[in-house]
Amino acid sequence: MIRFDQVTKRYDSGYEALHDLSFEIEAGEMVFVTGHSGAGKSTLLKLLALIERPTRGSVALAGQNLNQTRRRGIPRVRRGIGMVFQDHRLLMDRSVFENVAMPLLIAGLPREETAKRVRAALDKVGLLEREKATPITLSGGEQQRVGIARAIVAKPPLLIADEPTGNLDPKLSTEIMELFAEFQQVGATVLVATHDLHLIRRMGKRVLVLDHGRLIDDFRPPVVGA
Ligand SMILES: Nc1ncnc2c1ncn2[C@@H]1O[C@H](COP(=O)(O)OP(=O)(O)OP(=O)(O)O)[C@@H](O)[C@H]1O
Repeated sequence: MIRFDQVTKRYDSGYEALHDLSFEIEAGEMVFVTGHSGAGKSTLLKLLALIERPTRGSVALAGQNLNQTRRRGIPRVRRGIGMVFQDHRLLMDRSVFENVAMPLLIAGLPREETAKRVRAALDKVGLLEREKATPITLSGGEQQRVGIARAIVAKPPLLIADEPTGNLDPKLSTEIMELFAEFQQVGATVLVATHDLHLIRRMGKRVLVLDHGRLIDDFRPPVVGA
């Protein structure tokens, strides 16, 4: 599903955020990416979403070498990816419902089906009651959950999330991770960048550890308390 082959990313500033990174993720896996602040986690996710391009090496997604994707091909690649970012990038002048509906509107889904799916996604993140609210009136954690609902609503084959539980308390963080795991159980590939080692330990999924842009570990912890 995902293949990084000797990927190096050097920003225009000259800073090398990723160095000679190689790994593979099978379709249907759920994987955490962790490491210190500045280790390169966000950069890794941005390469998959074609927000950034590698300086050397190649990134492949679903058998397609993304290095060969031209500008006009980018929306098609992104339609296959649900993205949750740290700054959830919600439209502040639209309702929660409209924000979550956006990917389905773009896909041209009929209105009734859209409403059904949006409510199912909001229900999953515990925000069904807030569908008419504007994001500005919600707490940081609630806004985060609207972003998550929007990422999963179109059921993309790949979900990538950058610190999706950053603003959430431990209970809610666990619930969100369980939601991601459910998403994996129905066949999606899930890649989550996080600092939260407790959460990683609890989930018992594969972990990639970055240190100054290098992959220093790739392991699966035993599940605790299972
Ligand atoms: N657009 C950019 N231009 C120059 N340097 C950048 C850019 N984006 C990121 N960097 C640098 O690349 C390094 C890796 O950043 P990245 O955001 O990938 O790390 P991260 O592991 O996600 O960190 P955090 O956990 O703090 O979000 C950092 O030192 C950062 O300052």
